[in-house]
Amino acid sequence: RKQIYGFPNMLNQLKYLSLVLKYLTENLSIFGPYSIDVMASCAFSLDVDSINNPSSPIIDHASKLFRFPVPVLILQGASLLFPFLYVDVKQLRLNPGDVLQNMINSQTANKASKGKQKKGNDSYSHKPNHKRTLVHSHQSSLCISPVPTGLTDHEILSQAIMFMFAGYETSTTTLVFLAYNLATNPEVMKRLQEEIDSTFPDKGAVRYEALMQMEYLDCVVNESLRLYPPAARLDRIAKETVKICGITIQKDMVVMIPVYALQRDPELWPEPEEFRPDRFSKQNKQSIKPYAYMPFGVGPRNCLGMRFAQVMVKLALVDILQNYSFSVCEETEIPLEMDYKGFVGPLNPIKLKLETR
Ligand code: HEM
Repeated sequence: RKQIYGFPNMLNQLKYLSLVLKYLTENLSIFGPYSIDVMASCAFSLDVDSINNPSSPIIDHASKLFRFPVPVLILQGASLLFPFLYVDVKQLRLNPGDVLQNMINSQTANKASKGKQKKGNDSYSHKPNHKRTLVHSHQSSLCISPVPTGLTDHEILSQAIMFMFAGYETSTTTLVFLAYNLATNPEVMKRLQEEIDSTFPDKGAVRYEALMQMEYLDCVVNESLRLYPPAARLDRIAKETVKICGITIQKDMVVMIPVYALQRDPELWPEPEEFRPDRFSKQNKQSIKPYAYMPFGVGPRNCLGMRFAQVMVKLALVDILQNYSFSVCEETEIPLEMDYKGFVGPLNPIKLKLETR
């Protein structure tokens, strides 16, 4: 994760190039703020409330975390074809600390101005009783040594930034596609709403234990991630030379795993283009072939935030569907035109109708 700052190899650079371009071009207007709020709150203990404060400077600062000088990006991308263009950006100071400093400053300024206006109501500030936040620790350059992790401030900050980076857009696109799949499959949405209503009667508060035991909800989320896995492919570097099915993979060779294609392969998934959550029902999921379904990756380097993401996505979905239903409208694009750069996402913003129940 330290490598984040230094672009240690070309593969990482390419990942960054595509992620950053995608970030800059995408319109994540509804679910984006929710994900920003969750990630900023959990990684940095920042109470951003970007849904109600769309012009918050924190959003601007946070987005800068993922922006790098354009000429550097172009050179890094082009160096794949023209290696002489390769720039060792390890030497460049891409310092997210400055951005975070701004985030803290605007947070503090906001808190002060809000405090003057409205004493006691602290809706846009650090939660007063929180433990020392990661960012504050970084800001004051205190070593977080009481925690016997052996991590430096820099490493801890890198982790927090990585969570923000890895968790924001993936969770957002997951929610976007879930909404689209439900709007285009109203019978699935109806069944899901029945499960929600029976689990949390009278639009009751959503509880973690019950949420995580909702079987149909789990099937719906899994099926949506099958059709639209945010990471279209995974990559690994071979640790040693191996021969698999007659193909020799040399040591150090980069191997790409085409998750998107595998999850829509008709040999693995009958009628793969159809949204059928029952594929993941208790009885059916036993027959899913290993490695046919990998939206969170596999092995020791699979998604670190998988369970966190599942809670975040399920919670948002249940909360919305308790009160609203999604449906298509004239402007809904069916079928969707996909943008295959970077994370899997729609080329154009998805437009749906939201009706109160
Ligand atoms: C639905 C949302 C998400 C999806 C679909 C997703 C998917 C993935 C995938 C495919 C990988 C690569 C795994 C591999 O190579 O085997 C990954 C890595 C990672 N994810 Fe997620 N992710 C999501 C949300 C999150 C969240 C919310 C966080 C943080 C809280 C997070 C943190 C990470 C980290 C730190 C890694 C790198 C793990 C490593 O290299 O050891 N992800 N994620």
